Amino acid sequence: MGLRQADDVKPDRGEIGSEAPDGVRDGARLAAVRAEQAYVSRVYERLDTERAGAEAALRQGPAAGGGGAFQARLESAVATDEAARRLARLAGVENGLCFGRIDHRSGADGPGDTFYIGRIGLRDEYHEPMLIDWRAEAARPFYTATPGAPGTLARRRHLHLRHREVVRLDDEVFDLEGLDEAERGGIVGEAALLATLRRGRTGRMGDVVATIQEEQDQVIRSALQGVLVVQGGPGTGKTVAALHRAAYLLYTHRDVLERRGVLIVGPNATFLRYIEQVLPGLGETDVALATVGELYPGLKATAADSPAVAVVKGDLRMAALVEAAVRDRQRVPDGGLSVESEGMTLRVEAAACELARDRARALRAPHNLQRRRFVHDLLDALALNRAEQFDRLIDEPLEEITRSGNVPGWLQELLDEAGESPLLDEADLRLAKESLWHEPPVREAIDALWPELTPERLLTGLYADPEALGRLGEAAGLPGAALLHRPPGSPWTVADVPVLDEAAEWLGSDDSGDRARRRAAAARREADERYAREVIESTGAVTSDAQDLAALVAERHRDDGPPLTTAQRAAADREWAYGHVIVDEAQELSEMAWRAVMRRVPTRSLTVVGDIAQTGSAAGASSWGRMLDRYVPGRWREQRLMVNYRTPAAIMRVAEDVLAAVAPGEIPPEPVRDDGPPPRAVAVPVSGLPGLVRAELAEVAPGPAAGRGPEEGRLAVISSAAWHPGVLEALPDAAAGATPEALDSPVVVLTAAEAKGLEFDSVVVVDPAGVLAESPKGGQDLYVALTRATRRLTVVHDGDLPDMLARLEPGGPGPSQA
Ligand SMILES: Nc1ncnc2c1ncn2[C@@H]1O[C@H](COP(=O)(O)OP(=O)(O)OP(=O)(O)O)[C@@H](O)[C@H]1O
Repeated sequence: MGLRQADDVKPDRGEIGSEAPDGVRDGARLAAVRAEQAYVSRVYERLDTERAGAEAALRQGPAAGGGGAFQARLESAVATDEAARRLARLAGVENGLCFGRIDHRSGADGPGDTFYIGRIGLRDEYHEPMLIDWRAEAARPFYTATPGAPGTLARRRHLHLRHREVVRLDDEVFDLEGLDEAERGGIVGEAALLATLRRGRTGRMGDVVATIQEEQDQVIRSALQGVLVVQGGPGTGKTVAALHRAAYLLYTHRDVLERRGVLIVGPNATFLRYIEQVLPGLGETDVALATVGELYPGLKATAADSPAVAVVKGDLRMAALVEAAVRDRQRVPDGGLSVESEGMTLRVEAAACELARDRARALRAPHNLQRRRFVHDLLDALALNRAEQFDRLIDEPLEEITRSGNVPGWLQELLDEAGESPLLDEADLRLAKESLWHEPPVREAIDALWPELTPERLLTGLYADPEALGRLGEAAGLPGAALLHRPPGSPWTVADVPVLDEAAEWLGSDDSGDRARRRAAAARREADERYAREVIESTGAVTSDAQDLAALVAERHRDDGPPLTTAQRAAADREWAYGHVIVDEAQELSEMAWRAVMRRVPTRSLTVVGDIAQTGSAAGASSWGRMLDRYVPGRWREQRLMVNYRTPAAIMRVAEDVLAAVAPGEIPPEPVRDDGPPPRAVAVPVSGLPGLVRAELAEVAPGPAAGRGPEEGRLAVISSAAWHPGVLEALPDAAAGATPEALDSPVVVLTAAEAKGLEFDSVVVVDPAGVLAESPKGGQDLYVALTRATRRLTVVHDGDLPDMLARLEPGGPGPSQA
């Protein structure tokens, strides 16, 4: 691939020839750095001015005032809101604010344009662009120009800053005649790219905005609409590209996406913590992040099921089981309904109960809404039965009087009247139903037939009832439903969340009270909006924005609590429809999890990021089509990433052997890095781990004395479940498991599943044979574990090394040569 080392400033063809004497070159380099420093300082000054402006606007807050100043208040409220957003954006972009510059070729009509590229766009006091947002069309050549296809670019320059100081420049001059074929096909910005890749890991993913590669650029700027699958091997930058895509989409479709929100679904809380700083660094702060275990509001499920149970819960037929379980709670009593009420036994025949159930089911509504109809019908029947029984009570004495022939005139009149009118008129019926509904035995009897259910109650009851699981599992055609049996009160697992979500769909909630309140609020809001529009239109100002402004003001009126961001509002609302959803490590999602995700994005605007070769979950995907065709048959597009930016070539060769053995046919990505010592295998018992880990850590986290940042250098011990307790005991100071804090520790002990998506300078894989044997899909977990390393890999084993790892160098417990 012909990678070059990071050079300091390379002379621009037009400035100085390559054969210029050193002194002249140094002088030119210094002058170039000084010139760039002057520009960068101005850009930072501008950033400070903008921050001060936004802060002042925010401190001032929306202007108060009477109704007459409505428009002013309206505009002021909008300005305050914008100031808050702008400030949040400006706060995140301090580091590396300006990282690039492009010079277009000069033409007949003068010199070509020069643009500086940065994390956000900035204009000077005369409104002239100073810094172009990396997502703007004008910035695109910075990412796409190659020596073979430079477009109109004469030069691309990377600016490396430390705080606000320019410390180095990397230039690429696009001189077609002077470049050979091999270099033409190479990746862009190689010097800057390699410098970035060699940095020690800090436990947090950083953005790569200065070194985005062309294949990644295509992912980032792909259209918002439809489903884009980004398939790529380990370390190909899928995650990082997906995050830049989120920032790009928010920039290009801000109107839609700021209102509807963007959701990023990741595999676990550690992973979300790992990536959480990337978007703020790109100027985007309002994106919702969630694991599958958090998709159901109010729950943060982290517990895992055994693979066998996870497979059943993830099976699409689980939806049929939930439906059957809901219907099973809509019952008709054998022999009809009998309820004690005020000394009377009220009866509704089985046929009438059945009719009530069928009428309720005929409504196209979820269970809890259908229940309203069922309750009404049964109360009708009970009220009628009570009236009939009362009627019969007085029938006998009346018949006797009639038979005697001495019916008084007033009684005859009453009897005639009653004969023509129904037993209960509308008002009687309403009163009778109301009084019945307040009798506990009546309510209990109806609740037993058609209870109001929450998803939690439904599933707790179902899982605790082996008979129902067997019967309903069979009806749903779901083998293994019996495995779901567990006692009430067990913790909710991640695989339960899509099932709860499914149940919520079937159950719905009887939110008639809420809906009435919402209707009233909507009416108030509409009136507000109408008024706002009239005011703005009558004054002739900002007519085009009138509706937006009015909507914003109305939104403010809506609730009294603190104003929530879109991401916060969306996360709290199970029925929220996002504008775009990004699913990372998407190969791990079960069929049921896909249903839950798809519900959140009815427009099917999704980015699906993953690697089928890394599927670890037994319920995960074996192909994208199998998961996606159900929702967008044949309509998803796939982009493949083929270059591995993480794992050095020597480590990758070992991983490739594993891949060939466990998933023949899957093509591994091509590594860009060729540094680091050869990976090795060490035969030591667990007691040897502390010494090995200490030595490895000294290699990757030598601290400031060795020119590394104090926070740089991370090591992970990835172990089989069988060895896990022993490893934890041997390394008491290490962080353990997939907790968000785990990444702050220099050493963390993880399982292969927990390590998914993460990376570390040094990786120690413990008990590879165990990892292989435990891997539910047949070995992919070992491939995942080996490919987490950015520099060093050590495999620790206690018995024979699996054949597929034969390429590892045998070594002692100390560090290998660096
Ligand atoms: N264009 C780039 N410039 C600099 N670094 C990059 C670039 N692309 C990827 N990287 C780095 O490569 C590493 C791997 O990226 P990332 O985690 O996004 O890969 P992935 O495809 O999601 O991997 P996996 O499937 O193994 O989780 C990260 O450190 C990332 O910052």
